[in-house]
Amino acid sequence: MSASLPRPARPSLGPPTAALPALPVGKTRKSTGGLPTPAGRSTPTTPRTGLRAPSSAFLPPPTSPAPSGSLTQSRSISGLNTAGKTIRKVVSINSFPQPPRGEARIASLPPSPLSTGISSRKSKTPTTPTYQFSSGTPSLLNGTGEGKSVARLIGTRNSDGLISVSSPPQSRSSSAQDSYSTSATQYEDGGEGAQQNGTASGKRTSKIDGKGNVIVSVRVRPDSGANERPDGEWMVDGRKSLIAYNGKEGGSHYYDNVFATHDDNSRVYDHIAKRLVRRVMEGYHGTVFAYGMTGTGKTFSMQGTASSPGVIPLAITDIFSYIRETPSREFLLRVSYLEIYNERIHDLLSMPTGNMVGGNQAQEEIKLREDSKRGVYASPLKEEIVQSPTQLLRVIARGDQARRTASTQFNARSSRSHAVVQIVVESRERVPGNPAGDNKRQGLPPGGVRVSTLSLIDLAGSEKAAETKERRQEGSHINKSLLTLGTVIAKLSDSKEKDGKLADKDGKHLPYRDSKLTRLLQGALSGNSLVSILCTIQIGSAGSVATANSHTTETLNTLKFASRAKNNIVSHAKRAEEALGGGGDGGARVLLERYRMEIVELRKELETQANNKNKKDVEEEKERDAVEERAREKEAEQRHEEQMLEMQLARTALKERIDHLNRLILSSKSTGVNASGSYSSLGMHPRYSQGSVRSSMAASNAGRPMMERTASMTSTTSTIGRKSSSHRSSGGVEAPAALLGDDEDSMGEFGDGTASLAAQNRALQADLADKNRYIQTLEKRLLQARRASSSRTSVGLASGKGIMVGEDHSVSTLIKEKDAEIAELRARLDDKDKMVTALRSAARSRDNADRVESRAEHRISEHRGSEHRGSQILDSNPGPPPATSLPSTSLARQVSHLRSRTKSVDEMSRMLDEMIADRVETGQIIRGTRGSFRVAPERQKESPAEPPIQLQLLSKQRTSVVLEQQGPVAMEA
Ligand SMILES: Nc1ncnc2c1ncn2[C@@H]1O[C@H](COP(=O)(O)OP(=O)(O)OP(=O)(O)O)[C@@H](O)[C@H]1O
Repeated sequence: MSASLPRPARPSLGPPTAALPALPVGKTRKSTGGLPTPAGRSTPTTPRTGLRAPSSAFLPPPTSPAPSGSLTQSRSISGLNTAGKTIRKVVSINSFPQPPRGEARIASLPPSPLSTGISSRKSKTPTTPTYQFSSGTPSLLNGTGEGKSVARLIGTRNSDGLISVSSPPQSRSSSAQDSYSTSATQYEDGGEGAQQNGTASGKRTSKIDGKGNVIVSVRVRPDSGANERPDGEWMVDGRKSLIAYNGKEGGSHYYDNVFATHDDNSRVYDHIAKRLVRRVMEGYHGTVFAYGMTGTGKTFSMQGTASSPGVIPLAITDIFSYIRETPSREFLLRVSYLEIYNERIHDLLSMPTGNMVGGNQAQEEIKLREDSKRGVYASPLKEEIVQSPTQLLRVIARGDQARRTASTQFNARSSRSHAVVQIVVESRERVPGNPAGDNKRQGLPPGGVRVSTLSLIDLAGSEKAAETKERRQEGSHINKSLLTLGTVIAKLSDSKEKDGKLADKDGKHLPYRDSKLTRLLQGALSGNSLVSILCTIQIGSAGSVATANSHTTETLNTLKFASRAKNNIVSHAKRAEEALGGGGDGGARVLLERYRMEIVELRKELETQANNKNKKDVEEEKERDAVEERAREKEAEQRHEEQMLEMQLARTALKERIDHLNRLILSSKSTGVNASGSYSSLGMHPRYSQGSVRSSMAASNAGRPMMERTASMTSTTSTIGRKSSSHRSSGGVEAPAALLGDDEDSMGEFGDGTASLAAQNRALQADLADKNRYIQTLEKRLLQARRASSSRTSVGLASGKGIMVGEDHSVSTLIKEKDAEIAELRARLDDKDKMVTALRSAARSRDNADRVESRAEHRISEHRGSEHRGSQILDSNPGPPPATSLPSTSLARQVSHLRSRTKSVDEMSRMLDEMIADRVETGQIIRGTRGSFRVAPERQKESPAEPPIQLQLLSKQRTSVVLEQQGPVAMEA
């Protein structure tokens, strides 16, 4: 619907140049001296310095209520109806609390287009309109409807009978610093108007305090029906904030704001909520709610559309603008969103989105609780912390999705519940120099945290008719709660009237508990909060199936509700106390401080963790390095050991070779090498023949030096025996001297048989030691080979590429070979031991014999010439000694000694024979066909640990001994 009055274009900064059409002045108007001109009430003289720079003429004393006498300085509209009653509207200079910092606050005003819009609108107030009140019109809603004065704007009436006047711009812009409780609107109508509003003019002044904190506005929704024709009974004057009904039970209603059909959401927000939102940011509680019949634009006003955002999104924008513009404080915002549907509270932020009409959600029941500090609150209720307008809008949009709506006769998407958005604002002064609040105590300013709440409520619409049972049930709950709200508001006034004092508003006598809505609004209605009520109406019943009469009745009821609210609700809102988060329920709520402390704690923890991690990393790295180093060292050590072992092996092998060669040389010197190259280690003694020992070095398969030794005893004829026979062939009987000489030659440096035996002993022992060393070496090699084999096996297994069978096989073969070799060597060792033992005993026997023999020989040599040596030798053979001479007797004795020595050798031989025979008997050895012996196979199996006896060697030794024995015997013969 278009305004009939020419309105200045919004961007215009100056007053309109063209004068508005003159208004016809009514009789009553004349009788009262006329209405004050708009210039007198507002803008032409108002400086354009911004929102907080009102004309000083509008500033009442900060703490005292505006006296009636001073009202002429305020915006006032006085009229006198036909009954002589004066209707006087006094616009509060300070409809909402002002910021304490005066100009500083002005400077910090957000550069919101909303605020500048206010300024610009303020400056473009039209010039004086002419008002004319119809004579004889009853004051306001006196119910008579006839002869009542209805303000009309003559000459600006629309063709459809409605008068649409722009709301007076910046009607609440005037403010006084630090004055928070002046009246917004004051009526001086001691007659009907006063009665209808339940207000006595005489007591009006006593109610001025606190009323300025309550704003009641009415918004008229444009009709949608094309054929809707207003009947001309309604008049809406936005400039005067007046709605008048000229019909039955009609009257004039003044409010803080009246928005005509063409007023958009931005304008509505500016006038009903902008300042309130700022006060909330400063620490006051604030409540804005929309009340009205279904389909009249409550949701449209609160939420708006994408192109025309409503109160909620604009408030959110302003909240964040304020935060941006206030660097001296830090803020924390949390939001909750609930609905009261069929007298049950639902958390819209905890519900799945979608239209849940009639649905049963398994949600924990939310109850209303009361706390001395928090007042009445719903619990448990999800609160989301938001950090940006977008995030906050998203949260609310999510709640909207979950809100119950349904199609009704009046509204295709009617809200079937009361929806309450609550934004809790926590703020705290920043400490200069410590913006991060690193230290717990340092981060806390002395004042602590201030908590305030902004409640934005979109009530469900009242309705008379409902088609379905469900709608009827919803409707009955809605209507009941709205009725209770109306009753409470009405009784607010009653209560005050009855007790006569403002303080008596503790709720005891008021039916707050009759509905969840009133219980939730208890704090706001009882004066703890700044309140702004937007009542929406639709003039005309276009688009409605309700009859025009019933529609009008509903509209009038809404207007009555608005009037009651305006007159009865008194707010003494105070800035919320700053709470220290030390404890208590209030403290526990202060999330800002808790989060700050948590942040500090977490930061510390993070730092500690980071330090620990660094330390741990360093330690781990060190440990890793140490382990690697140890592994490297171990590896190097192993390598070194292996190298040393190899070197040792090589050295041992070389040494053995050298020793062996040395022995060979010595043996060659001492014993002489026989024709076949064999030598007798026992050849020093004429009666012993010795098996030759052949040592050789051979390289192993692996290319490592391996000692391969074979020992064989070859049956050789004693050199002595051969020499003896040669002697015999040459001279029949060899002289003992020749024999001795030969012996000496053959014995080399040993010189005598004793020395020879000792040398043999030493040689054997050296050989034994060599063999021991060799065995040890072999054992070491064996161990090493086994270790290498197992590691190679494990590596082969671990690599998963198959086991290196071939290599292992060769290793195992090698091990077996080595085992066999060791066993053989052990056996040889044993044999050597035995031989050494036998030789030792033989050596002892022979020593005795030699001593005697040498003495005998000496004597014989004295008695006989050198030419008879051979015969002496013959004589020295056993036989009957010559009885004629003394030396012959002595010689005979010596010969007997020689015989005994031979006997001892025989004994040794016999001992060996017995040993062999014994073993043959016990089955340990088997006699071969050629006189050789071998170990019984089963015996080997039974006692593998028992060293095998080199029977062949023993046998050959024995044969050799026997052969040597035969020599002297033959000579004897
Ligand atoms: N001032 C307005 N300008 C244009 N359209 C409006 C205005 N107010 C309301 N409407 C439209 O009227 C319809 C009903 O409005 P809305 O849903 O806001 O009513 P309501 O009072 O919230 O109803 P209910 O109580 O059933 O939820 C919507 O389509 C809305 O766009």
